[in-house]
Amino acid sequence: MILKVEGLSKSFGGLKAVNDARFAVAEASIHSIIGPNGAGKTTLFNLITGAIPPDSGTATFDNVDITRWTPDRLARAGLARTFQRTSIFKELPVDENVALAIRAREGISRAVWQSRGDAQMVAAEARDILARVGLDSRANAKAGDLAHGFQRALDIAIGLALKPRLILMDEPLAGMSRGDRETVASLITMLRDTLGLTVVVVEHDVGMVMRLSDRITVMQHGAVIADAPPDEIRDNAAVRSAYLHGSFAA
Ligand SMILES: Nc1ncnc2c1ncn2[C@@H]1O[C@H](COP(=O)(O)OP(=O)(O)OP(=O)(O)O)[C@@H](O)[C@H]1O
Repeated sequence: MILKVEGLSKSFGGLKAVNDARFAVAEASIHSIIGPNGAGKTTLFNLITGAIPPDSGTATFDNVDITRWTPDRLARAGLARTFQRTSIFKELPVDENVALAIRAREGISRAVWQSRGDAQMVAAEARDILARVGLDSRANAKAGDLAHGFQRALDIAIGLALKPRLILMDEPLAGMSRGDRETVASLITMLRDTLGLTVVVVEHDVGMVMRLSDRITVMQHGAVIADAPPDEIRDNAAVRSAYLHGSFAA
């Protein structure tokens, strides 16, 4: 198990936003976290990625206790995160967005990366990464001009520049057209199948989650109410009841 969450809890005032959450994520799998609005999914992500400290419990990545690590330290250890709002620089070309992330990873200062050899190395790696996510033909386009689905692909490319082993994605399909959702879903599958990455996704599109995921953790009122492969989740009475007033349409 590449990621283990054991008893993570976080309260805001009297509200237990995450309450004794436990689950484990298998290496090279797509693992989704779903649940109705306010179930605690984003807070759980924030706890795992060091954005906020837990009250109690632990998270381990590759058997190393990463509880309370900073996001920077986690990224260097191979755990990356993409956000619901893209983190791209819209005024810059697509390839330059990826090049910036590579330079950040390498800690290459401006003086050094201006040397010709380094610039070529970074450009070559950026091209490789863009080819992986299907953006090679758009390398010179202004990032802000890309269609929504391709902007998300660029976000993923920026994540890949950190050479992660695990990527946590916060609602990667939010606000997208059907076509864009398919583009991003294929990309997520490619990350697992071609690159052997582990992908943990928080996502509201339950139909897509059912299709994509190897395993699904369901949260309600801060607690994990089910943790199983999609087929079992579909038939789970507690999950159906949690979604009774929501949009469980799978
Ligand atoms: N910083 C905060 N201060 C106070 N309450 C918070 C804070 N962050 C989250 N909460 C509360 O904790 C609960 C869980 O919120 P969280 O955003 O984690 O749920 P979620 O499952 O991600 O919801 P959604 O699907 O709507 O994004 C909610 O009741 C929310 O209002």
